[in-house]
Amino acid sequence: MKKNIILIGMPGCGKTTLGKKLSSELNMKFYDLDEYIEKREKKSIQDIFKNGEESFRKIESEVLSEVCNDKPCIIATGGGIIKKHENIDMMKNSGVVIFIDRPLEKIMEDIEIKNRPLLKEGKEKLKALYNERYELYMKSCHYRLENSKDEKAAIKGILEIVS
Ligand SMILES: Nc1ncnc2c1ncn2[C@@H]1O[C@H](COP(=O)(O)OP(=O)(O)O)[C@@H](O)[C@H]1O
Ligand SMILES: O=C(O)C1=C[C@@H](OP(=O)(O)O)[C@@H](O)[C@H](O)C1
Ligand SMILES: [Mg+2]
Repeated sequence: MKKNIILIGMPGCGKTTLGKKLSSELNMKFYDLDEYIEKREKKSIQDIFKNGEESFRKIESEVLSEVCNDKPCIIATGGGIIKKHENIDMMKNSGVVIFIDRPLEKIMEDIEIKNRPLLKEGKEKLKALYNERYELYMKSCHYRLENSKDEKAAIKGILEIVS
């Protein structure tokens, strides 16, 4: 059976945007983990975070397991998916994991912080998250895609990786 295509990377690197486009390009089922969580829990990500980050992380792992088993699909993860080793193993075993590496300056230009509880104090938090997580993203992926041009170039890059 064909493998899943799993996108990881910083908030604002383009996982959701590129995952959606890729799914119509490849005619494959698409899951955005955050959207899926909101539907399943009937709550916004912000409201789930109000019970603490750990309760969000628990739901996130459960949902990752559900969608990884629905092969083959495209999965846009949330930026913190690499914080649990069990998640990294699940992703690596069920598909091709691609780290969408977008320069921080570009992320800063576009990112909408209002639905991202971890950035509620401002975009500056992104720099610390980037430094904290970069090595984890590298360890968790099969491929790293430099996303420093437009969306079209990024889609082309992903298609080259998965073809
Ligand atoms: N090359 C690019 N790749 C992906 N997104 C881009 C690119 N250039 C601009 N954008 C914009 O950046 C934002 C990425 O946000 P989003 O897809 O929600 O990221 P994520 O799901 O990784 O947090 C969108 O507003 C998108 O239109
Ligand atoms: O980086 C993180 O820890 C998070 C990223 C978010 O997803 P995006 O990467 O789509 O912003 C969302 O899952 C949640 O707010 C936590
Ligand atoms: Mg997203």
